[in-house]
Amino acid sequence: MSLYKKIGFGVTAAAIVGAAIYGGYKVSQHYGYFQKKQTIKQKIGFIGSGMMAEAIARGILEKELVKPDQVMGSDPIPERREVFKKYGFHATENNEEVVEFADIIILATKPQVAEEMLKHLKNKNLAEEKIVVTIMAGKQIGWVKEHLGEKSKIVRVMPNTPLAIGEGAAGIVSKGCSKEEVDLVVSIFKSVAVVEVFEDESKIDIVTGLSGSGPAYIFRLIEAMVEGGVQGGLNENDALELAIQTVIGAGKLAAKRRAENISIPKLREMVTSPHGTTEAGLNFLDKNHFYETVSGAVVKATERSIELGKN
Ligand SMILES: NC(=O)C1=CN([C@@H]2O[C@H](COP(=O)(O)OP(=O)(O)OC[C@H]3O[C@@H](n4cnc5c(N)ncnc54)[C@H](O)[C@@H]3O)[C@@H](O)[C@H]2O)C=CC1
Ligand SMILES: O=C(O)[C@@H]1CCC=N1
Repeated sequence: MSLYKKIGFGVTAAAIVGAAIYGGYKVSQHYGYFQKKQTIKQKIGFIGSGMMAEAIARGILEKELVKPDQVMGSDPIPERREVFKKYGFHATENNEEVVEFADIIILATKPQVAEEMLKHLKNKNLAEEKIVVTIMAGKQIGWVKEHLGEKSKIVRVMPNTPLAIGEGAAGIVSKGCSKEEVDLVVSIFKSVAVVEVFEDESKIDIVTGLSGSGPAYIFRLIEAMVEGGVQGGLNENDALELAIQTVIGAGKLAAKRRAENISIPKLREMVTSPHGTTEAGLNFLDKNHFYETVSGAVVKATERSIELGKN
């Protein structure tokens, strides 16, 4: 190939890529072809602008699914409204303003204040075409419908905070929505999370105990690994850096190898040399019931979700 052709081809390819990116297309990192960047036209409103609302709003903003002015959050706490404003979102004290503004209303207060919050929403501009997404732990769709009316369209989602960086995990069930409406909500969460859709609502309590609360178990694990490293003589910063990367690396390896049908126990075995260091560590974990402790934590959190639904 002549030098001219090489340069010419390079320039043309660069121009196409540039134009595609400018036009809203991006090169898929995974597959190397052009993908249309997903956007939605609907407005999203959060009732309660706390940690999880921020994680969702930030996640979908960073994925460019929405523009900042498509999002509004309400909260009685001025600092929380300031946080929302910092991203360019609308922020208000008034829940009714969110209901009026949004096509999709995300109920993101604590379950303990849900009754009070819903009492005030009842019959307040909640037009039938609006979709209500509840992320409140434990609170069932039927219970939300008792407050908002039988005709209300409710989707129950259990997300987790890594949604904020597009690495979330979420479970979804719905009642009273068309397929298009459910697909819309699923696509919003799929832009920032792995999503499992269920028929049986009781599965959401288990999702809550596993992936909803799960990031906190992993953070506790990191804390404990750092403590072990510091006890051995590492400085805290180095121990933290190594512990975090170990969790990231192990998680990514598990995901990649799963796609190749290599099981998690097999990956564990691949680290564990006979009579080596890992075996010594794992024996200590087993002797101290690590496996039962972690699976038990998922069960306890699931039970708490069920309990929150009863109050
Ligand atoms: N934090 C998490 O990792 C996850 C939380 N969830 C669910 O998300 C919901 C929110 O949890 P967080 O964000 O952690 O709590 P949070 O306490 O950070 O946020 C709740 C916000 O609601 C506001 N609020 C209280 N009463 C209100 C009212 N009447 N109207 C409007 N706003 C009101 C509070 O001021 C607070 O800022 C909970 O129901 C929780 O079960 C679900 C999955 C994960
Ligand atoms: O701790 C909680 O109740 C919420 C639900 C899942 C994660 N955080």
